[in-house]
Amino acid sequence: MSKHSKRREALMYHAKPRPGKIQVVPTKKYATQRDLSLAYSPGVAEPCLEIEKDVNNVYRYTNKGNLVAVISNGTAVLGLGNIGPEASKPVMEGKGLLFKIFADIDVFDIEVNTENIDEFVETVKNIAPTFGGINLEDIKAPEAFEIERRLREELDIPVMHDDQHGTAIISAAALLNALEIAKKDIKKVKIVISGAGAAAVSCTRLYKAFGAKAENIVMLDSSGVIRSDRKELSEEKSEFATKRKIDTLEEAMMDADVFVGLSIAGIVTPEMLLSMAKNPIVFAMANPNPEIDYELAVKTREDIIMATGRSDHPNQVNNVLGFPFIFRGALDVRATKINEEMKMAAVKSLAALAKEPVPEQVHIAYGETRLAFGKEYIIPKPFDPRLIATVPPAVAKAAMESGVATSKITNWEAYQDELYDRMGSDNKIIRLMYNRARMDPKRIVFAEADSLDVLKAAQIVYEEGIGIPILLGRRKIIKELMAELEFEKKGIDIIDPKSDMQAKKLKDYAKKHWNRRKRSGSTLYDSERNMRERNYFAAMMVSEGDADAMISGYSRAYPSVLRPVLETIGLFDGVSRVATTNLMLTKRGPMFLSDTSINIDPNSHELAKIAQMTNYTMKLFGLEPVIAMISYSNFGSSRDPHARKVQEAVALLHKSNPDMHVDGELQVDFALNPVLLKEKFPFSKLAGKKVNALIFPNLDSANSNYKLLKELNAVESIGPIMLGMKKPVHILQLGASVEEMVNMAAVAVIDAQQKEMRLKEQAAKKGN
Ligand SMILES: NC(=O)C1=CN([C@@H]2O[C@H](COP(=O)(O)OP(=O)(O)OC[C@H]3O[C@@H](n4cnc5c(N)ncnc54)[C@H](OP(=O)(O)O)[C@@H]3O)[C@@H](O)[C@H]2O)C=CC1
Ligand SMILES: CC(=O)C(=O)O
Ligand SMILES: [Mg+2]
Repeated sequence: MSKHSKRREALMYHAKPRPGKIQVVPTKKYATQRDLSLAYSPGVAEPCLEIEKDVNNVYRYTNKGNLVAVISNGTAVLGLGNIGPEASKPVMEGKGLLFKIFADIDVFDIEVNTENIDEFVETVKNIAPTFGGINLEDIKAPEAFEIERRLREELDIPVMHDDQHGTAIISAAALLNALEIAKKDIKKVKIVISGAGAAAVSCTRLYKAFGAKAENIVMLDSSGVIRSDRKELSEEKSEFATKRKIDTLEEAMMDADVFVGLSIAGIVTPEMLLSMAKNPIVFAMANPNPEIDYELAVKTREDIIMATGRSDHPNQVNNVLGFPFIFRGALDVRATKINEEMKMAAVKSLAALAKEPVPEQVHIAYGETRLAFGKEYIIPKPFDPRLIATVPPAVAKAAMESGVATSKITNWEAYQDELYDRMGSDNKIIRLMYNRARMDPKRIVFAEADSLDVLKAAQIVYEEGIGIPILLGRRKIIKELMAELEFEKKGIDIIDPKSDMQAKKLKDYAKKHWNRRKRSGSTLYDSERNMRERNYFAAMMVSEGDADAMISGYSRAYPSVLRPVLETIGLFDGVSRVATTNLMLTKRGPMFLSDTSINIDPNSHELAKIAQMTNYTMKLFGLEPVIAMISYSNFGSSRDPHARKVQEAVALLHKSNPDMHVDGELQVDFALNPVLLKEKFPFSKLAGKKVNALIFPNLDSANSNYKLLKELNAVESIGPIMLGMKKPVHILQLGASVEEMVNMAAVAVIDAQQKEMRLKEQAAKKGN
């Protein structure tokens, strides 16, 4: 993507559909007069009076305990400098978004229009009763030091200047691990710190706490090396002044083991890197652009251990790994401070986590195959789902042991479960899907590419690297729409089955199609006529290997697409019927519903098969399937044939797939309530488990339920995902949205990857 379109995309992202990145959402019912009389006057007076009696009740009756203020005056916004309070707001909203998605902490971002220390401190103190914690952000040094010190002293809630301590914690964890890999001793290494501001000073203090020696450190600010003979040094800069007679970064870098950049972009040259000691460690952390570009640095020195603050390279050393989890731990024990013990605990838990085997989910999320502790993986990735269950408990424990916690956690296992439960998983699933698709993008034929929305979806698929679209439809219209969308055609094929250009292909496909169908009453003429229809042609492309997957159905009724596809491509070996599943992205996590589109009244064998195929597909998403076979009856409570059918399907599954987590027949409420299920049916294979798939007894119930969820709860749905086809073909619901089509394309690519892998495995087995 060009710089221009990246800029445009970033601006559009912030502007549409509603400006900004966060909003306030009520957490209580508000539908009726009765609700409102509780939410507001007169009911609201009751908690007010309880809090008046005992101020600690504010944690019981309000959101204070989960609300953090992200506060800035815009004087040191990323590495962009003093750009003012309004211009800092996108960053503060961004921090709010990160707090929410990584640690389920709510944030009000507050931009304060003053550079005066007293005014700033007074403002924060005056609004502090609202919040459970204060995250100071992007306030320049030296003011940031005094502001934080005073607020820490004067408030009884945790206050942390993120650029100081968040950065210090993350970079210390990364440094300890990088030193271990480079086999260097923190007590001996020569360290250059570029920058002497809020982040640099705090980071260097923490490195010293871990053993770095003052005499081995050289710090630089915008005037050069901070020497002890320099005049008018601030208190903080004096703390790191060197006695060495050097003035420039070039001189400082000679034979240095470690470079830490917390200053501005582009000040480190390849020559400087070349002058460093063996196995140099370089953390170029200025944002958005580092002190030296990642690619240039690794090209310059093979033995380098390189990190930046950015997410688009290995080793992102950025405080995003810290602040959500540190505040989570602090809030959960109602800590009055974030002290040294809590910071040390966070460093150690982060450093240790990087040495653990990396879960498959993280590989998928980052499009990696084998992340392992080493030069390119010195610190966990921000989307690592283990962070939430690792760092907050370490921080909370340290707060309790160091005496700053005002409430206690006793059951750590239950606390970990609670932390995992806090994390919604809808975005995660989509991210996992896109990344898995990107690992090996496949050619997808979009059979209705002359519709604007389909083409928009194809464009996103192409630009996101999810797949390589093949655009099928009327060439002239496709070209006009592409121009309108600024969809640049680079290596993308446009196929118009009715054009002269495709005449030879059409004849060839028709012949092959007829050869397969000639004993089913079809004539060559029928096949030729069929091939002029887009769904036949597209399906033949997939069947003949001219495309890897197909997406259609946007503008036609489901059966009219299903027929050509079944006729042309056929079923997977051992499958007698196709079925579909819908992935619903619900608040309680991903939920698969089957069969939502095809089998009207499946018998017990067919139901069992649908469950098996759903089980298989769920694994493609990196999920552990836990499947409930749904009925109006629970475990034999009805002898009616409808319930009996489901009971028989369960019996078949228990016999054929004893390892599958599947049981029933069950009513939906029991299936979705693990506590109730365990209490009433402790013998069930699902007791205590979180069900993530429901197999319905017939199409009436499955189809109605998925549509009901989608329409009434505005739950996002991916699907219907086809189960049981020989090749990846996915049929959209009539009028599907662009987003739904992109998601289906990602599913189609993953499906193609898996089918290819299966074929390779089968071929290898035959070869042996
Ligand atoms: N990756 C991460 O997680 C984080 C990265 N950062 C990045 O660190 C940088 C500094 O942030 P922060 O400490 O909050 O800001 P401050 O404004 O507090 O500090 C900036 C420092 O950079 C120094 N500086 C400016 N130009 C140069 C130069 N040419 N050579 C050496 N030093 C220079 C300034 O010198 P002087 O004192 O003379 O003005 C000052 O000491 C930003 O780029 C920010 O994005 C910050 C926090 C987290
Ligand atoms: C990451 C961050 O907080 C900064 O660059 O300021
Ligand atoms: Mg910052």
